[in-house]
Order: sequence, then structure tokens, then C-alpha cells
Amino acid sequence: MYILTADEMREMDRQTIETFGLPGRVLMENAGRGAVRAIFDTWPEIYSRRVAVIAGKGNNGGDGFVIARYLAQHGVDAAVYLLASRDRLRGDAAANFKHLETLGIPVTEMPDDLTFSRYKEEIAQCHLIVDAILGTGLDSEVKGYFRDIIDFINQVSAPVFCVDIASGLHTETGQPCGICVKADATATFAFAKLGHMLLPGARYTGKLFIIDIGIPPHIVRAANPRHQVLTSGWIRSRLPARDQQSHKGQTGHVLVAAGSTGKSGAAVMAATAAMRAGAGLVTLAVPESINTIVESRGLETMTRPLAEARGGTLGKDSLEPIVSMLSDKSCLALGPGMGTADTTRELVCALIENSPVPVVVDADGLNNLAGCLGVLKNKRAEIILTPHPGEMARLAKTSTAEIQADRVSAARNFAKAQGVLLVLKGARTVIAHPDGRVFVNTTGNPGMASGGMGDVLTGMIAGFTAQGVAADAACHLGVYLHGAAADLLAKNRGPVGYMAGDVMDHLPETFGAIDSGAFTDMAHDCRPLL
Ligand SMILES: NC(=O)C1=CN([C@@H]2O[C@H](COP(=O)(O)OP(=O)(O)OC[C@H]3O[C@@H](n4cnc5c(N)ncnc54)[C@H](O)[C@@H]3O)[C@@H](O)[C@H]2O)[C@@H](O)CC1
Ligand SMILES: [K+]
Repeated sequence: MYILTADEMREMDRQTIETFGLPGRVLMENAGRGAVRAIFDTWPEIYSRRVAVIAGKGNNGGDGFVIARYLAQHGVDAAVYLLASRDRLRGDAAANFKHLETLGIPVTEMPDDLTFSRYKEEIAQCHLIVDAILGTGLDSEVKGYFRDIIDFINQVSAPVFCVDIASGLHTETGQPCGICVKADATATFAFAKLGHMLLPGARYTGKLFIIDIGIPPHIVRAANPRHQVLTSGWIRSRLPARDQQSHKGQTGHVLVAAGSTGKSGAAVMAATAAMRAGAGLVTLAVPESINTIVESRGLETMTRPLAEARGGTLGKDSLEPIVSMLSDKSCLALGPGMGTADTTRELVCALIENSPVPVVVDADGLNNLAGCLGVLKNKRAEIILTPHPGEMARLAKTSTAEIQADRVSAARNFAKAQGVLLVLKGARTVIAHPDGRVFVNTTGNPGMASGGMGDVLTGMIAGFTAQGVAADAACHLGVYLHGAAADLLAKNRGPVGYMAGDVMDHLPETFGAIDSGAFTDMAHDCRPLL
């Protein structure tokens, strides 16, 4: 499902108006009318109650005027509070404002704090507040009077419905620009925007309705939007098909190079998760001193003990044996629990450069790679990096806060510059492709904040890649199903206390739930309305 930036939406609106010939007034009419359907759908008891439409002077406010008109037409006691004087209105918004006057719908001009203070009480007593203050035209931090208004809206007890996007929410980053309206429901137009799907934006948005305002499909196709949300349908269509006569020699062989003294669990988890994702065979290459432990814990996987460096880690002497093992493997998972000794870094960097098969790099693999990013230029196969925000900051040589402030841009910039697939983990994992496309995942829950989850994801992505799924689709499958399995556990067993091992053990049920359509995600819950 496409999700748009403000620029993309503006451009589609413009094309629809100028080249297709559907006037802006029609788009605004469709938007306002659809929003009213969303209001009645959410608050069917609102007939004959009082609704305050708080409108800005832009087109978001214009949508608010259309909403007030339809609400009034259907017996709602609607009143408009305009955060400007009426002579500031332009174009379609001004035209729709005139209709309010013709129909005798009450309008209060409230251009400043002083006028606002007179109407606070009146607004607070309404049964619903419609926020039509700022939409995709938000272009700066919200301060002063607008800040006071939003602060007030967030304090009144009435529910809040937002037009297009919660006022104050950044359309692309999903971060509040200083302050942001907290909605119970939002109606957006044509497509959801990035800010609705990312966090914390999704929490400010509430239940999301997507209103078809009449943008024709050829204009959408020509715009070729760069961002999508992963959906269960998309995932179902990418799951590797299995023939009745499949045997383990056909379903891929993953090599996992991981582990060190004290960190054997990470290696075992990644290897087992690859099998849970459906890989036919998994071999685990580990430092020899942990081989016995690893063998006793991962019954289905094979192991290959390698001569180890000081400190019980894999070192550069393992390069030759690992590269030769890769000749009959279909994917390499590299990094979990490996440590960051110099010799390990040399090994990791040489493997990323020389592997003939796709490599999934995680954890210490990433920490090692941060010291030799140049090797990515010479890579022979696709490289998938799966950093959490801290690891991403190390790779991009910035701070975790910088990464988190705009996760989509951080992931995209790195993936494009380095020519890799980048999975930026954390709530609403972002998958950036080297061609600039970005996919956002909405599965998963806070119960996943526990050790080993990353190792399981690494193994899953490697397991899918090994089965012949394209590396980008393997990232989609891994990320979505990892979160979906955790969501099913949270629902069926409890919100916290399940562990990474439980997540991978729950994959068979998860595959079944995706296949049957029993698992639904946030994209499924967005209500499309005509
Ligand atoms: N034809 C179109 O373009 C359509 C637009 N639609 C609506 O139009 C909206 C976009 O309209 P606009 O581009 O007019 O923009 P908005 O109405 O979102 O806001 C623009 C106004 O807010 C001001 N502003 C920006 N940041 C501010 C801040 N931090 N503090 C205070 N004021 C600030 C701007 O100076 C401008 O006056 C969409 O969100 C949607 O609701 C819909 O009617 C559908 C069709
Ligand atoms: K709004």
C-alpha cells in the first residue's frame, strides 16, 4: 500500500487539476464529504449534537468548511472557528467559506489569543472537535497562538477528529513539530502519508480512514510513489511456493558465521530461525571452543568448528575455510555474537567483500563493518544490513537521536549511497532499497524488546534468501513475519514475557495465519471510503 510525502500528494493533486481537468473544488468537495462519512461511521450518535470545526486559513481549513456544511445538512449543530480573519482566505477555501455564510452556519473569527480566550468555554462544551487547522502545508515548528490552540484541544474531554493529518504532525517523519493534536480518528485523502504510519505519528492519528477523492490511477502510476507499507497480501504473494515433491536439497542451504565464547546463544538462535523460515539446511560455523555447546543446542543444524583467535572468536584465519564452504551455500548470515576483535573485523570485512552469495550482516557484523565501509564498493553479491538505531548511528557516523528523528531518510540515504538493502529495526522497521524505495512495517509490538530478537530476524531473512526469494523480498518477509509472530503471541499468550525463541517457534502458526487471511495488520484496519 502506497504511503505518500506531502510533495507527492501535492503533485498528484496538481496533475489531477491541471492535466486531468478535475477542479480543485471537486477534490475539496470529495475530501470533505468523505471525511463526514468517516465522522458518522465513528460517532453515529453525533446527529443533533454540537461539533466545533476549528479551521486554519489554508486548504485544510477549506476541507473543514465542507465538513461543516455536510454536518449541518445532516442535522448536526456545527459551528466553525476560523483561526484568521476571513479576508485571509484564498481560492477553494474562500469559495467554500462563502457557502457557510449563505447557509447561515455560525462562523467565529478567532485570529488571536485574545479572541480565542472568549470562546474557549463554548468550544470545550462541544461533543466533537474537528481539527482542520494544519494539513500537509505545515512547514515549520508550531509556536505561539497555534501551539496554545493545539494544547487546548488536547485538554478538552470531547473526542477529536483530524482532517488529513493531525495538526502539528510532520507528514514525512511522523514526529510532532513542537506540538501535535492527538486524534481519536483521522480521515486522509487519496493515500495514507508516511507520518500516519510511522511512530509516534500513528499514535497521534488514531483510527485512520482513507478517502478516495478522485485522483485517477494513471496519475498515481506516473507519480511512481517511493514509499509503501507492507501488507499481508503483499507478504502472502511473496512467500516461497513449495512443490509437493520438494526436498531439502532444493530449499536452500544457509551458512551462519557467528558466535564467540559467552555468546553461543546468538549463533544458535540465528541458525534455528533460518530453519524455522523454511531453509532446507543450515550449517553453523563457530569458534571451535563453543562447538560442543552449539551442537547440543541446535539439533537440526550442522556445525563446522573453526580454529579460533585469542578470546575465543573467529578471526581472519577463518576466511579461507568460510569462503570455500560458501561454494555450495545460498546465503551467509554474518555477525551475531561474533565480537569486535581486530582479527574478527578483518574477517567480517573480507567476507562482505568476497562472498559469492547474499550476506545478511547483523550485530557485531555491523559494528565491525562500521570500520571498513569501503569494502561495500567491491561486494560481489547483495548485502543486507539489519542495524538497530544504535548500530545505524555507528554505520552512518552520527547519533542515535539523529537517526530516530527521521528514520526513513536515514535508511534511504545509507542504502542508496552504499548500494545495500538496509533494514532499520525498531518500532515501525524501515526497509530501504538501494534504488531509493522504502517499505515500512507495521507488525510487531513492545513485547519484542528483549534479547535475541535481532538474531532471530537475521536467521529468518537468511532463511528466505536461501530459498531463492529475492533479497529485497526476503527482507520484507523476514521483517513482517517476525513482527506478525510476535503479534500473535502477544494476542494469544500475553503482551510481554514471550521471548525470541518463542517468536521463531511460532512461525509455523504465523505462516498459516497469513495464508488463511486470519492475521490482519494496521494497513488492513485503515478504512477506505468513497
Ligand atoms: N487540491 C488540493 O491541493 C487539495 C488539498 N486538500 C487539503 O489541503 C491541505 C493542504 O492545504 P495547504 O497547502 O493550503 O496547507 P494547510 O492548509 O495544511 O496549511 C497551510 C497554512 O498553514 C500555515 N502554516 C504552515 N505551518 C505553520 C505553522 N507551523 N504554524 C502556523 N501556521 C502554519 C501556512 O502558512 C498556510 O497558511 C491538505 O492537508 C488537505 O487537507 C484537500 O482539500 C484535497 C485537495
Ligand atoms: K489537520
